[in-house]
Amino acid sequence: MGKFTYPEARRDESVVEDYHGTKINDPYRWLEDPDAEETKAFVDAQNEVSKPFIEACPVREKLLKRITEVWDYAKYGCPFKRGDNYYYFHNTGLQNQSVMYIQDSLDAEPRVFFDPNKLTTDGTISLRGHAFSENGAYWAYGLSESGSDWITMKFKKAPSSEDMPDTLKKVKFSSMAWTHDHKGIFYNRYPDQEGKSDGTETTSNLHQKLYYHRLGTDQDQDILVGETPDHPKWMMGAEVTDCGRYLILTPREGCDPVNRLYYVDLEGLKDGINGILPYTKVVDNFDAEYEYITNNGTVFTFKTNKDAPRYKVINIDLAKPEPENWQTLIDEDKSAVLEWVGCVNDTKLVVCYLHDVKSELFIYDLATGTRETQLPLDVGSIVGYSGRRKDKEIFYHFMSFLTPGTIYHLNMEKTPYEPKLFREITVKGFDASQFQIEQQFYKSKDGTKIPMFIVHKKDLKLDGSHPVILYGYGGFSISITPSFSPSRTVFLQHLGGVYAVANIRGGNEYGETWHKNGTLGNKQNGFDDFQAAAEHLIANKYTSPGKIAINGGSNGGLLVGASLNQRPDLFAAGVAQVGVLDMLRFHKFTIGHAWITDYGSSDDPKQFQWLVKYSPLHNIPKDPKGGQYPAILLLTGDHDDRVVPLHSLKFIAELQHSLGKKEGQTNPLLIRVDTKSGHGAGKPTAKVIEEITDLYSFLYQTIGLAWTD
Ligand SMILES: O=C([C@@H]1CCCN1C(=O)CCCN1C(=O)NC(c2ccccc2)(c2ccccc2)C1=O)N1CCCC1
Repeated sequence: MGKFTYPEARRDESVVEDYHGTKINDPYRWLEDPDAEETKAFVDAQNEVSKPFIEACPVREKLLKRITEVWDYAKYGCPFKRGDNYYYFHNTGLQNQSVMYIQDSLDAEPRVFFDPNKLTTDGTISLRGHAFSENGAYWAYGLSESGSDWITMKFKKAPSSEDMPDTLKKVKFSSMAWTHDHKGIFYNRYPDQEGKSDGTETTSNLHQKLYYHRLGTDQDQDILVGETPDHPKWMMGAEVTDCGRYLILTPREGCDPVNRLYYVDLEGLKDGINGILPYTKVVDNFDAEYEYITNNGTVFTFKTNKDAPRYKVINIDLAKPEPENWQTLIDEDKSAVLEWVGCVNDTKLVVCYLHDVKSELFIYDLATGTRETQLPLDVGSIVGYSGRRKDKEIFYHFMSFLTPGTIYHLNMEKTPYEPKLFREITVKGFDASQFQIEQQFYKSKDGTKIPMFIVHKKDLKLDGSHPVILYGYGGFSISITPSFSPSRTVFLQHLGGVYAVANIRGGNEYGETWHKNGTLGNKQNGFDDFQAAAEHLIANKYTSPGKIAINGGSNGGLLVGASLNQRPDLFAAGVAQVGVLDMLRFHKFTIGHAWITDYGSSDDPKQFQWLVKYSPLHNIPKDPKGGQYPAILLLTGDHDDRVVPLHSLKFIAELQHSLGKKEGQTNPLLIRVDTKSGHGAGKPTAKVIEEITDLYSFLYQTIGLAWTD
């Protein structure tokens, strides 16, 4: 690998921050202004280094062609009934955005209801959130531009799909809850702010408010129905109950699975919805999470983690809401995590558990909480579901590492329950029988047993010769469950790769305890788990230090940055996508303050001590063990307003400054900043394929991959 000449980036040594007595330099603070000419020049200069390297990959065209081929398969979502019609999302294969179809019946001719591809030539406007009115006559939907979290809410008539003039701006992280008179919708909006709000700004998102929009009126006539001026970080979830009588309000102040629980009796509003709503508080603390499932009159059913880190189902009667009157309907299962619950056919509950990172699906009786039956499932995940209380059928979407997707249809009126195969999603030329999945358990540094999935070609010789991509996330109660990725099959089939997913602490794989043990002062546990996964793969002869790459996005990008810093001897390369990399300042930008629940904040002296010890930007090793820093590629986008690009810009600048000129540093230290691109949600297929092709092109040259047809 030739040495690289990295762009010179001004270091402003005058920027020094005093954190509770500890002085920390921040010489690339100027990169925090995305609009500064100097920042734009830095980005262009960096792309001019990374693009040629990535394009120098001798098989990049082959990769692009093959990834495009395997990507080109028909994808479907679960059908869902609204009004008298069925709707479903479908992508013929390479469409930039999935299209929403409508059918008069399940076997009637589908017709397009909404095609976001029609809105742009490059597919960079995506659908983000939608909700039909109770009678199915109106459809509210959110449009995101260039992957930003900001959405513009629009409305259509259904089933005609005729556009309506109503347009709601400054909407973000919003509920979409219709009143059952179909006259209007509750939604969340941020106050107007100085400067842009197109997703390239870094302004903090505070003082989110709850509004009610009446169809046919202008947004400036919307009714402010809920605000929390004393709690600028709070975000107010809103949901109208199945019966239409109550509005359930669930304030949250971050990303922890905890919320307060308020409600409004909409039938008790003598003047209707005309101002701040008079809500009743049922739970007024952030001790636990309460997710509405359904209600019979004042008896409400919730999924909760109150005294149940693996979650359970309880009933709260609003007529006697004191905790001593709460009833447990489905008790916590010590061997599995209760993931979600849906009420269907008026009296049944569909309950999805995660058992050692595999989905299990059961039918329960709402009245008694008894388990009636388990629906047969292969080893894998439930990635989609549709079915409301008033529906008499459900659809559920199964997926696994080697199963592109299977949608089942179950008529709830017929017992014994017999799920029918509704749709089998297939990938031409993909033969699952050539590969195998193993779930292995290995011990982390502190002895904790960690699950890991390993996928590879059958009959793999365990001789330490295989390239590995080790993927992880480890935060925010997000479980990484088996899923199908067409591009991964290219790595397995044509690059002789082994793909591993480590279910490290911080996720929800084993409930809230697992989450907590990977956050705040325990965050290092997740990094230890991840590094132990690599050591397990090496010890068991799947691979060797020179052939193992790590990959993660968002909180997983932090995982990659911290792991490369801590164990440069263990990894040959790392790709950190839209990573959180400046742990001392993350909470100052856009929605970063919401992550304090997992990370803590440098504003707090104790929490600062946690953060400064692993913050990627602040822990780049001067003399990396193993002789040099692994090859690293940072990926981000100019409209990422979830994790703003400044994290990646500052980290690559510091890396190149600290290590880029060292004799022994022959591994590349690169960043690729995409345009019209955000945190990931809604990214057009063309951009997804380009990004994955670049990722593999980078790895091809840095962990010595070889192409076999
Ligand atoms: O993107 C992220 C993290 C991970 C999950 C969502 N997230 C977010 O940053 C989501 C930001 C907005 N948001 C909250 O702050 N609370 C959520 C929420 C979302 C998921 C889980 C728990 C709460 C909310 C608010 C009101 C009503 C309902 C939900 C929400 O959407 N990160 C980027 C890097 C570090 C974390």
